[in-house]
Amino acid sequence: MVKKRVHELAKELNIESKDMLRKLNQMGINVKSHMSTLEENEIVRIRNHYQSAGGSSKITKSPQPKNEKHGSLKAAGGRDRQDRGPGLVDRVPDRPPDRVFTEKTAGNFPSDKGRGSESRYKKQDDQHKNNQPKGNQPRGSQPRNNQPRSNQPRSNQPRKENGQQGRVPAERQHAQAENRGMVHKPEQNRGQSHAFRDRNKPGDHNRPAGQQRPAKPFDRGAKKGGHAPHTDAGGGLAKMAQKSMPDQVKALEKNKAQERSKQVEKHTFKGKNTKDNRFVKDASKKERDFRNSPNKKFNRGPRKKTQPVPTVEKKPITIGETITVKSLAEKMRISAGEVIKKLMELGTLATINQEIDSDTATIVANEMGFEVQVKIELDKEAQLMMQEPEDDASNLKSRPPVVTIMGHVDHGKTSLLDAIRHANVTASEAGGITQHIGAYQVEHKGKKITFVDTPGHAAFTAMRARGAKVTDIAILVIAADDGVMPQTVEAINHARAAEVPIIVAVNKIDKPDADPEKVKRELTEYNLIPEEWGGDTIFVEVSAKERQNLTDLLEMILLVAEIGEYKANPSRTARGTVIEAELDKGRGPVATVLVQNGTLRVGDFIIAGVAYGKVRAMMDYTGRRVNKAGPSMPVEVLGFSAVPPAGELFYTVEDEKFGKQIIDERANKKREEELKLSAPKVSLDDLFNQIKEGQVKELSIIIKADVQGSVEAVRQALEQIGTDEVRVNVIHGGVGAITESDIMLASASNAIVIGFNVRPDVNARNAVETEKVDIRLYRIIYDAIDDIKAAMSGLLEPEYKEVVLGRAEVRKTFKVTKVGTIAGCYVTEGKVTRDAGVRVIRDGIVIHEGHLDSLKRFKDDAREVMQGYECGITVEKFNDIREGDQIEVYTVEAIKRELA
Ligand SMILES: Nc1nc2c(ncn2[C@@H]2O[C@H](COP(=O)(O)OP(=O)(O)OP(=O)(O)O)[C@@H](O)[C@H]2O)c(=O)[nH]1
Repeated sequence: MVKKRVHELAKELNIESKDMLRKLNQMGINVKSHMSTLEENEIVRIRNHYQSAGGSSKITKSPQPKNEKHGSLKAAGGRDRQDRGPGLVDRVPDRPPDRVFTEKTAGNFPSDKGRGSESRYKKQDDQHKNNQPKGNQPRGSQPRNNQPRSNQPRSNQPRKENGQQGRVPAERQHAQAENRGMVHKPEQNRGQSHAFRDRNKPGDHNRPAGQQRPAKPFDRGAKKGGHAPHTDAGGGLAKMAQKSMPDQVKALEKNKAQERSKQVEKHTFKGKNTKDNRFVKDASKKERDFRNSPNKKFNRGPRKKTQPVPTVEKKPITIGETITVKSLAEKMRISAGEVIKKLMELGTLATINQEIDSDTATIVANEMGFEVQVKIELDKEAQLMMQEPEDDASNLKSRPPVVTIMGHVDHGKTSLLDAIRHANVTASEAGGITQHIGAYQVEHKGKKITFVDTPGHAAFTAMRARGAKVTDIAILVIAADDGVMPQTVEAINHARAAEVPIIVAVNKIDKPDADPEKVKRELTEYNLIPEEWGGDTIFVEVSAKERQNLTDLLEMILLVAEIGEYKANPSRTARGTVIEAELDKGRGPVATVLVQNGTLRVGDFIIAGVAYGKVRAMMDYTGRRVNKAGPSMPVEVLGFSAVPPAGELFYTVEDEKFGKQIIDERANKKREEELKLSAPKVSLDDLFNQIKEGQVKELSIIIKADVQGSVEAVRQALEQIGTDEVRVNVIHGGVGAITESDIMLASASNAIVIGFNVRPDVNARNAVETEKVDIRLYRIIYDAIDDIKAAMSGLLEPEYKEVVLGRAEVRKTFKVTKVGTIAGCYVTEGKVTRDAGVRVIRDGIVIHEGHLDSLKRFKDDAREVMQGYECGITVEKFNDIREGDQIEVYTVEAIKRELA
């Protein structure tokens, strides 16, 4: 009998790998993951176990004792508390955005469930933190078993669902949701996670007790109480929603303040017939009775009778966050002149069409006897976010993983994609014509996998720059005859930045000079260590050309997906990301979209960026017309009004009018942004101002050079010049020309690119134009370091220093009507310049400080007069100038602070 890997044996026995792992651990067989090798005697033991238990299906079905369930939860992650080596589970990505958690009813769980899940994920988190390179030497465990794998066909019996699947520890869910800023918590905690809800919560510290719950729109989500969080397949949503929040919160505060003042007023001006007044009357009656009572102990004598203050009924008006003087006057039905007058009394000068803020308007209106209600209209985008349905955990269904293939040029990305697609097409859709739509699906063992087939690293950069995250798993293709190359490193950095698990496909193993072991050794430097060396990275050796081990690769993808538990809610309105789009002569704008949540249907009203439209028709990747597309399904959509940019998030909206309003609002915002966008992103020239505005204290840099030595030298030098105030973060370094991918990474990460003896290629140059990324090219490393130092000095507050430019002596004065006193001077030192500041010094005492008014040489105006020359000077707002006075000319300069 031969040795086997856990997943092979699991396959043979027709049980889930994770169940097998659990059982092995229970049996004391020490295995780390599904890739671990089992010895012959162990195989016999486990076979006997399953046979004696009456067949695999029974085993997987059999009820488990409580602690076993607990164990299986751990095993689902591939690790037990005691036996926790590096394993696949540690690569499992952060829970995909569209996954949510809702506590299952207590009856379904053993009592220690919570603790079990907590410990499992806590461990994972710890392991993530500790997942540092363990040295370049492969860790010595068993060498890889090169014996052929078992080809035993897998039983066709359907796999038993693991009862634990779908259970997700709350702590992890919450932590991840919080990280993405899309927190929705189980009912009892819900309010605490959301700025709006926080404020709306009864008993909230921010609202006085008894105050009304303001601003309905914010309650939307909360009303659907008990629902699980809505999914966040595109991280941008959360950001958008968060962006719009502070204003709304301010508005609420404003309303609350008004409510408060209203309450105060109600008590101050007590109306005749109001309840409050009755209460006051009663109170004063009681007070009188008390004073007149025989018990005079506390009676301090007759008091002045308080006269009830007449009620001033204020007429209500409603305004927005700002209002023009004219509109305010119209609302109060008085002339604009009166409003302007009132504003002037309050010290504000405003014209009839000028906008004033709601605070000023409130004061004016109150003065004029009006009660102001400020109503802040939620912008349409915020309303759209509010309308996003929340997904109940019970509606979440598994969805296919979305995979992107990355790697160095010519390492076989396209060949691998084609091989997978072709194999699949011929297998399942004989005769079907595949067409390129930027993404496609394959089916393996009844499970679908979506491949995003975008050139370069667009799936990670262009999309990430727009806040979209489409990829669940990255396949890193490396040619076995070539090894790790610059773009391989780039791909690793991209995948890591996007926080997705990496599966390494060592390609071209058919070649005679293929050396997969070398690839593995090289990758250890980048902390991608194969499982057989004690690491947690899946390596699959493939040949795209010979179509070797492609099914192994697909299986590994499914395995990672199984552990990643990617889910979405197919029974809701669709949203997702535009993968590609173009203008087709015959069909108009055609967009390939990836549905990330919900189901997209023909006839849906869809919006993406500033493009909108009714879905006229949809085609899948084979070109077949489809009426609907569920989660993770890529489809070509016809019906858009314009070509939406790749990476744009799309939504379906039920109300067409509302959809168009959003588009209008976006178009306006886009125009405004375009005006602002003439400035580059981070730029060395303007680094100080940019960082001051954005409160950023980190300078991200991408280094490209002709040789690796330069990259390292610059990286080290730059990382040393950071200070407490400014940190330098080299996010990527590589050898070769500056590519489009570098620019996109810089754009997505707001970094600058510096190059040594390299130039940007054509695509990079074009990308620089559109992405507004700052590129700096140098021949000498020291120049770069000096430049960066200088720019970073700008990050530090400048100091101001006075610089004396020169001195002049007043030799004669002339009085000229309408001009004043002209001082005939002789420049004794330096120079006198026209725009400088001056001091008039008499007997060593400064008698005036101000500015030069005019500077003349004979009758002509002069910009500057040098030492040894005569000139005529008048000083602004100063005529008491006399013969013998000294005029000191100075300027104030900002001195940039240098880094130590
Ligand atoms: N022998 C062998 N050749 C392969 C294999 N896979 C790809 N190739 C060859 O390698 C070359 C590059 O393959 P591509 O698929 O174009 O590589 P790529 O990474 O997509 O290249 P770019 O799109 O230029 O980045 C082609 O000539 C392929 O035929 C393989 O498994 N074995």
